[in-house]
Amino acid sequence: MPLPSRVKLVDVGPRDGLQNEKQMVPAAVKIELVQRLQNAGLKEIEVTSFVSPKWVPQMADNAEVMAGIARQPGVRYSVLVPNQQGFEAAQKTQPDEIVVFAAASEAFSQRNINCSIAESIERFRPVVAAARAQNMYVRGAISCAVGCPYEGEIAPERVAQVARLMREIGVQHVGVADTIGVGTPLKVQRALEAALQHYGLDEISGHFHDTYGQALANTLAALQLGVWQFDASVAGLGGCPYAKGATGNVATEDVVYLLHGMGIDTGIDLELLVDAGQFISDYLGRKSNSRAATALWTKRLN
Ligand SMILES: CC(C)(COP(=O)([O-])OP(=O)([O-])OC[C@H]1O[C@@H](n2cnc3c(N)ncnc32)[C@H](O)[C@@H]1OP(=O)([O-])[O-])[C@@H](O)C(=O)NCCC(=O)NCCSC(=O)C[C@@](C)(O)CC(=O)[O-]
Repeated sequence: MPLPSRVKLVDVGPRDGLQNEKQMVPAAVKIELVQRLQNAGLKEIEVTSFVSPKWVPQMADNAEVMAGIARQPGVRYSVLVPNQQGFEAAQKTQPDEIVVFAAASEAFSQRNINCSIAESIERFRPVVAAARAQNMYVRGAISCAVGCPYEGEIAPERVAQVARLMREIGVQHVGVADTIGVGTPLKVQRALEAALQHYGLDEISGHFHDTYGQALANTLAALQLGVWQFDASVAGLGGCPYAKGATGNVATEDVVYLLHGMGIDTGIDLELLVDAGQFISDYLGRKSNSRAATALWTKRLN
């Protein structure tokens, strides 16, 4: 399969990237981060989540952040929604897309959203129907698609099963998520192929964490299957609060560097993206997790 000539990246930094931060990041900083990402050419940004503030306090300012962003035409703004209550709050903020999130692991489903996989699908069913009735696009995330912090390795059949259930309730796109970054290229390809049994190549994305340093290799493996949509997080921010030890998503800057180096178009200005990553890293008081951003920043200083 020839590699795709263009790739769409969704920056999940404001949501996945920041949800696990111990220090509360003010809404104004999140809003500025979204602004910088869209200035850099990101066409889709996962802004926040409408989950319980008791479970994820960092996202408690969801409505404030959604109200504060300066929306640009051509940019899509998505939010995570775990249930009807979350959807009702989210819809008031007019996202373009919602993301419902299930897992290929029962244990992770319980820890993350306090219900079984089957129960989560039943919770999502009315949410998906309501969102689609309002012309919102509905993505689904399949967590632990390769490995789970509680159950270990996950068979591709379990990914296929969740993808099938998501398809049945009307979810339009699935993200195959290596939540704890244990995947290696062939395992990731098997997980993607499992989801591809129920979704087309235009309806699937890769969501890779970089805990074991495999995320770029996994991105290339996904490209080789024809997958052309990926989540990534500026400065490699992030981690899931219910996947202890898992580090952030693959850094958007690293993915852009990889893709541009291979002649694949992203529409993103890497230098402006590096600025966005530097902005949030400075705010958090630590170095960027992006190797490419660090190299480019150092080059600028010399
Ligand atoms: C799903 C629940 C809410 C179930 O949590 P629960 O405790 O079972 O919910 P409940 O329905 O029994 O309600 C309990 C309380 O929560 C409130 N509540 C209930 N729902 C909401 C809501 N939507 N927004 C605000 N409040 C809510 C509800 O009002 C009630 O409040 P109380 O009466 O006690 O004051 C909880 O488990 C939760 O919020 N989990 C979210 C965990 C999370 O955000 N994880 C990180 C995102 S997933 C991720 O990062 C993975 C991903 C997507 O990136 C892909 C990957 O890498 O794997």
